[in-house]
Amino acid sequence: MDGKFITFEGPDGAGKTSVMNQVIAVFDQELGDRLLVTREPGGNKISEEIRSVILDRNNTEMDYRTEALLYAAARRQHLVETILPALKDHKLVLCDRYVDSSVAYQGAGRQIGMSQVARMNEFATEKLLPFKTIYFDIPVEVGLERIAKHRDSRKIDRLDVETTAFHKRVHQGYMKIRDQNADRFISIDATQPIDAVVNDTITIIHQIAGEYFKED
Ligand SMILES: Nc1ncnc2c1ncn2[C@@H]1O[C@H](COP(=O)(O)OP(=O)(O)OP(=O)(O)O)[C@@H](O)[C@H]1O
Ligand SMILES: Cc1cn([C@H]2C[C@H](O)[C@@H](COP(=O)(O)O)O2)c(=O)[nH]c1=O
Repeated sequence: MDGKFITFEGPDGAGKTSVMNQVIAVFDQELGDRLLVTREPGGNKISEEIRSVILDRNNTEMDYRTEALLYAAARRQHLVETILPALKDHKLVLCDRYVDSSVAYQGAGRQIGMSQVARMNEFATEKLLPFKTIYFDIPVEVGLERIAKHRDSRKIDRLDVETTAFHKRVHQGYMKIRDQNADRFISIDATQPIDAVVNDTITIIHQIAGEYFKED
């Protein structure tokens, strides 16, 4: 695989999407079509349709394993249709969430079991992991406060309205994944003002994907 695959992970409200939007604005000029910015669940028509089903707040009856399978199905389609072709095309791929989210949210948050969810996702991803994962480190309460504060301008989904206990289990799950993947994870202090988080993110991407920013 010739491109470089980098993921953004963290609890709800950590600021990943806001930071990514600002990072795109900077990198778009430098990289043009050598950059793909995408997200999970989503990133193409089928996966975005699956996203709507998963995140629809009216789908209160959804079983936890169904939820885990839907995330994995969206991921499979996203990988095959969107991520792999971009990597084949030597692109830098920045993806908002990937398999670590399933292991943290469904494995730990929903208490299905982290290893079970990881194994199920190996089927979906054929064990493809990111080159590096930028982890937006923030206490659960701060992330949830941000979401509550911006309730009017931000769509609240089925996962956002979960209990604090659920979000704390997700956070503990992430801490485990980070410890077990210390060579892949790079943490950013996401409690800083947004400009500082954006700067840290840009610095890290320059360090880990420096070849994309060299003059030809
Ligand atoms: N560094 C920051 N300081 C204060 N507020 C922030 C910061 N970063 C983002 N926010 C605000 O917090 C809210 C959540 O941010 P954002 O949607 O980017 O987080 P996220 O990590 O993508 O969350 P989710 O995964 O739940 O979608 C937004 O309303 C955003 O304006
Ligand atoms: C990929 C993935 C995501 N989730 C959760 C995490 C968030 O609460 C939502 C996605 O919304 P975002 O605003 O785009 O972050 O879904 C999950 O539970 N499992 C997953 O695999």
